[in-house]
Amino acid sequence: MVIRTQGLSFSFGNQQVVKSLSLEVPAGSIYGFLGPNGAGKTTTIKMLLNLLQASEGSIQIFEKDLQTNRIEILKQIGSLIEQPAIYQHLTGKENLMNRAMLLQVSEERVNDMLNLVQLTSAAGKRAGQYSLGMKQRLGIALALLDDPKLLILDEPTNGLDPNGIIEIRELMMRIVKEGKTVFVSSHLLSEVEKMATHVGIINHGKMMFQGTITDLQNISQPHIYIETDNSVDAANLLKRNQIDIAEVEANHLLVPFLSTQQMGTINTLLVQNGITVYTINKQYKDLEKLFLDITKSN
Ligand SMILES: Nc1ncnc2c1ncn2[C@@H]1O[C@H](COP(=O)(O)OP(=O)(O)OP(=O)(O)O)[C@@H](O)[C@H]1O
Repeated sequence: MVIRTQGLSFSFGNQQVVKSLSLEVPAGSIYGFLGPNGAGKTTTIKMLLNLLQASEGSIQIFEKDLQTNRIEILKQIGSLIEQPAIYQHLTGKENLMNRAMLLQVSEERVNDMLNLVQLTSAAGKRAGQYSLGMKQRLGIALALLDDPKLLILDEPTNGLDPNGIIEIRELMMRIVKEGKTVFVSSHLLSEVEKMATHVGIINHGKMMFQGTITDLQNISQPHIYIETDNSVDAANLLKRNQIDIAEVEANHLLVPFLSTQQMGTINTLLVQNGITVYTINKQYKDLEKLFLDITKSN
């Protein structure tokens, strides 16, 4: 395991915000650390980066105790929490060169990182003029300069537009292909499901679920949401074709999602039988519904 915590707890005054958390983050994973706002994600991340001292419990990173191997461990972690520390009046490349000099990293590495985060063509532009997504990617490039084995990102897609979100997601996948481990927090289930290999879900500081993305999908299947001119006829038609129906309402029906192919088959089937399809899409459960599923399955 790249990260393993046992009984990790933290209190602000008498408010316990992290409760006996046991994280297990395997090497080479994209670990999605999921929880609603205020669940304790940032506090946990700060403990992993030794910015806060745990009230109780232990943290092992790279199979070593964080408290007794602090410097050695932290040297191999790149992180981005809250806003990236960027000089707005310097260009993207100058920001990286500045840090590269401190770390004694070559210009070649700077160029490679610009390439990895797809900022090569904007390298000469002032960082102050970058979009939020570009700033986040520059922040990630800064975190990667020293070639860390583990990258910890706190809500890197917060506030980004859909395009920016996709760029960050694709970037994480490229980073993992380079043999690194990525620990990334989010409050959006749909976001985590698209990129993570492993998931830990917390609520009120407590671990609700931890496992692979497949384990999670087994508990919480997404649905296909279908709006047609006649829900009842549509549902009957699908049932006659051995397709399960999860819910029928006057204006829509829900079918458990199996695959994108199945979605296409359903669409064709409905249209060919004279039913007008207004909407058909994959719908993820929100965190609240997922918590209910998890509680039921426990
Ligand atoms: N410095 C602080 N002093 C007192 N309470 C704090 C402090 N920082 C955070 N908290 C409280 O601790 C709890 C957990 O906060 P934390 O920031 O870890 O949650 P989070 O899951 O990261 O949420 P968000 O996504 O909103 O940042 C919240 O109830 C928050 O109000």
